[in-house]
Amino acid sequence: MEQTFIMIKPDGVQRGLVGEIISTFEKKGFYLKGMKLISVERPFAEKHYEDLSSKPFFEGLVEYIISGPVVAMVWEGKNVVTTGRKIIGATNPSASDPGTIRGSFAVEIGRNVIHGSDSVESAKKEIALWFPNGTVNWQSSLHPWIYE
Ligand SMILES: Nc1ncnc2c1ncn2[C@@H]1O[C@H](COP(=O)(O)OP(=O)(O)OP(=O)(O)O)[C@@H](O)[C@H]1O
Repeated sequence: MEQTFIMIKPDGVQRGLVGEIISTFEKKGFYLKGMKLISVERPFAEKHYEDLSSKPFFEGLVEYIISGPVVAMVWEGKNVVTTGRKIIGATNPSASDPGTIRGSFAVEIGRNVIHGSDSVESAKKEIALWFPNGTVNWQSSLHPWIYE
């Protein structure tokens, strides 16, 4: 089944939003397949955001990501990449719909609490980068109650 990479950024960890964010994805019916609390070094953050390296905010973005621990996760489910992005909300919290994670918990684009892969292809790349030893293979006993 489809997987996505979700990262709770340092502000989300500092602000005590980890439990609420995990709970949102769990209650939706997605399955947690990998998770770690990790502080990343500058070269690793630069690699994760390499597609944005020419942007004027790149330096600030890297500083933000290395400013404290993040929670790196792999979530699995039908259409989890697209649905995950909807749950997260628009990049700029001013434009994020109420009820989304950014719409509920963030104010500024440079402190927007959470990252989610923007395509299945990016998800595969990001999961390989953050979980080089693979994820956890388990099946939820709730599966038949979530999927037809
Ligand atoms: N104009 C900006 N000023 C400051 N930070 C920005 C700006 N645009 C984007 N960012 C930061 O860079 C991150 C990556 O930008 P991107 O355009 O890939 O958005 P996104 O895909 O919604 O976010 P993410 O990759 O974190 O899920 C944003 O989440 C935000 O933290």
